[in-house]
Amino acid sequence: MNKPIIALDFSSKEQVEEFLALFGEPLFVKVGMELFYQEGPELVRMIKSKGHQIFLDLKLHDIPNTVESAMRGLAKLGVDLTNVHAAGGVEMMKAAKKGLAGSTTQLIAVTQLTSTDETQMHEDQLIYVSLEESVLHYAKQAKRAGLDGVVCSVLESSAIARDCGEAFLKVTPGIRIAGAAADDQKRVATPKAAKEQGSTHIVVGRAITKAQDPVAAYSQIKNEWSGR
Ligand SMILES: O=C(O)c1cc(=O)[nH]c(=O)n1[C@@H]1O[C@H](COP(=O)(O)O)[C@@H](O)[C@H]1O
Repeated sequence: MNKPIIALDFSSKEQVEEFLALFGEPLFVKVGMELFYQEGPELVRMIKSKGHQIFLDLKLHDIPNTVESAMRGLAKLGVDLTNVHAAGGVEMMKAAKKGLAGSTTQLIAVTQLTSTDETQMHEDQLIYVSLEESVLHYAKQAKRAGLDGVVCSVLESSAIARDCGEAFLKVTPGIRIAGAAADDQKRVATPKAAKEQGSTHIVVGRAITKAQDPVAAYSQIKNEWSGR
């Protein structure tokens, strides 16, 4: 069972160092736009030097040439996982994979953000199939492009496993302890549901980083996710 991926949604290196110091073990952490735009590649190198696994979440979405070149640069960081937006299309996803060639970095595609519900998708994107159909379409496109998996919600995990295979990564944010506030997330689930629905990874931010005791929260979520 993969470790829960902790979203380091902080804006400074100092905050990250303070947070990581609470944990006396190697973690799987996510560096997203907020942190990367403030602290850049150097912070990724620092976290990697501490022995943590890294998901570099920059959701690349641009023309194929730009995405390939950007991924070629990011490949040098030696992160474990990184992502693009599936909405960029198959050609862009193939270019991203090409940019990562020779690296051990796994590549996944964001399907529909977990902050999107079906009504918003219809209104904002003029996509008139069901949200699940849209997510499944993007997942199949990502598989066709040779990617390792997708970012989706727990609600779509089992359908993606059915259509794209158990080994296809299903990295699911929108994780909340039962009864906790969803905040801006629209498609949420507990760690237990994620396990039951076949997610391969869970991504957890505020449930841990905003907890009174982040280490205790991480331990509770890790136990629930691993079925202990
Ligand atoms: O790619 C992501 O990590 C991502 C995709 C998605 O659809 N939804 C989503 O919430 N995320 C990220 O997952 C984390 C979720 O944060 P919390 O809602 O605080 O657990 C944030 O860092 C988001 O940027």
